[in-house]
Amino acid sequence: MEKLPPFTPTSIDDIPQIHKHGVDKFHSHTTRSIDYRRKQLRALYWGLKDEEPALLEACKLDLGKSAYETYLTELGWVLNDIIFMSKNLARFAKDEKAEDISLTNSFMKPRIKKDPLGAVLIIGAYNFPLQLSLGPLIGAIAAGCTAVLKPSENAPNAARIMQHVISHNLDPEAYQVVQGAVPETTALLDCKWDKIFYTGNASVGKIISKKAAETLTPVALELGGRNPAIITKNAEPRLAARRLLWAKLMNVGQVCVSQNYILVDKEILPEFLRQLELALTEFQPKGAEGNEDYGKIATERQWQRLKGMLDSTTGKILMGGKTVKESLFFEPTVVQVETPDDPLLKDESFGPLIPILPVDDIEEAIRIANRVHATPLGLYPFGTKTETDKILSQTRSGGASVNDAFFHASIPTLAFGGVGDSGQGSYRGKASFDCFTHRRSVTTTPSWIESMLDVRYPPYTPEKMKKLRKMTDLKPDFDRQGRRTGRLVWWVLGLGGSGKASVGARWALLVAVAAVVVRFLRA
Ligand SMILES: NC(=O)c1ccc[n+]([C@@H]2O[C@H](COP(=O)([O-])OP(=O)(O)OC[C@H]3O[C@@H](n4cnc5c(N)ncnc54)[C@H](O)[C@@H]3O)[C@@H](O)[C@H]2O)c1
Ligand SMILES: CC1=C(/C=C/C(C)=C/C=C/C(C)=C/C=C/C=C(C)/C=C/C=C(C)/C=C/C=C(\C)C=O)C(C)(C)CCC1
Repeated sequence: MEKLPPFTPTSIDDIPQIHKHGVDKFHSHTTRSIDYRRKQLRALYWGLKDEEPALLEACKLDLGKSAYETYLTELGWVLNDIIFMSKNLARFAKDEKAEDISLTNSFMKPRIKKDPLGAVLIIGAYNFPLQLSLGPLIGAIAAGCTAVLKPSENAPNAARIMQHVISHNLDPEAYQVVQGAVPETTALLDCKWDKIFYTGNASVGKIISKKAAETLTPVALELGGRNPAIITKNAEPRLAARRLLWAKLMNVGQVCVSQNYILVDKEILPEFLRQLELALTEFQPKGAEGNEDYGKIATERQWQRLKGMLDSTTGKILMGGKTVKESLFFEPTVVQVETPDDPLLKDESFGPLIPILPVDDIEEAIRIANRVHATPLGLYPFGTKTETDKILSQTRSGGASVNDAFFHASIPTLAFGGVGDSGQGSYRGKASFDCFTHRRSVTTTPSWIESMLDVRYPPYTPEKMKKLRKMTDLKPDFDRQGRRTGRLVWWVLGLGGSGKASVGARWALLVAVAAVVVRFLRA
């Protein structure tokens, strides 16, 4: 890895020129060709493959991530994403026939063209430095955009290897990397982009949003959340304990979708805590410290923040609690808290803190979850179907996994994003293509239709108005009281059936029976 260049911030003076390159390249129209996009995606695949050992080592250095976890959640994930995108690109990019078009308008062949948005800026976060930077980049390339990637400076080794891969394998005019922190990102935000894709905390999300609003630039914001897990009295305690613990051991809990706190029905609390302890010894038989699979907190600043949270809780530490500043070690720490106002619930820990708040029942859990954060990124209800359905129907969140911790976010082709203040816009799978694509509505008016379109031209006459109404007015299927009307007619025409399949089958049967009867009568 020594042979690869070190992390070097980009000169701020160069940033306007880098931006211009991207814009000019987009206007050369080269990136629009499907063949070009596919070639870039495939080149990225092989570039990443070639640097697999360096990328695994980089994540180990930056986050103490085991090669297993880096492959599972980052490198293998991104490689598969490229293959998926390359295979499906032509299908995603194809014009779509417009839906819900009346017969009259169908002569104008309304369709949806998939246009690239243009030159885009992607700002990555440190916790999954490969996936959160390259995932959106794959979407941008697939959509036909040019892109500048600004990886997180808090995972500098991953950032420099990605820069090496991109600059040596992709079209350097179209895909560029800017390295740096706040000053470099601020200079990037001073340029006019066609979309900004940002992953990170909500405070910076607001800075990005405000800056983008000045030039009406669209943004995708992938932010954080205080995600609740809710365990009802009928949940399976062993399953819940193992699955939720997994979500806090991965990347040392530095996962945007991991649960921030757990609300547990008092009836099941003792057994849940017993299972949590059991799971902890099963997953880490020799403890967390010195465990090769358990990483570290990325930076001293983040470690201090987490330590501050732990020190400020009024709850009782039930498991863990050990921290070592020198190695940025933070033990998985279970804390039983007494109130939803505890700092461990009020703030996003983004680390291996596992606060547990006992609740009386499902209603109290829902009330607290909605109060702590009304629109988190994820929500994890454990219980019977009736219970989990009730929780889902009375809460909101970007995504949810029933009877699991962030399973929804570990499916690479499932659209992923927040809601409300946990984010806007989504990506992954086809959604990554759509995220950087403008769905351009296009019609083509044939010359022969001119005489029929005369109603649109002045002078406007009563005759034209009559014709216009005849051509365009829809008939209401509701009366002044808001009740459905005309149901009897449709019931008769549909032979008592509802839905295309059922009505079709009934008419087919009727015609067949009629044919047999006619034959019989003729014989
Ligand atoms: N929804 C998601 O997909 C997702 C994924 C990862 C992290 N997150 C959230 O992100 C947070 C943790 O990440 P972080 O923000 O600490 O990561 P970070 O420190 O890596 O910062 C993210 C990016 O913002 C840039 N940045 C920082 N300050 C800036 C400023 N003042 N102006 C412009 N850019 C600036 C950084 O350079 C970096 O590229 C958590 O809240 C987590 O939940 C969300
Ligand atoms: C194959 C058979 C079956 C099914 C097997 C199944 C369902 C296996 C599932 C394996 C799992 C759950 C693997 C877990 C993977 C986790 C991943 C990829 C996590 C990713 C995390 C990410 C991307 C985090 C993102 C974080 C973000 C965005 C913010 O910080 C059977 C059993 C059904 C039948 C036999 C065959």
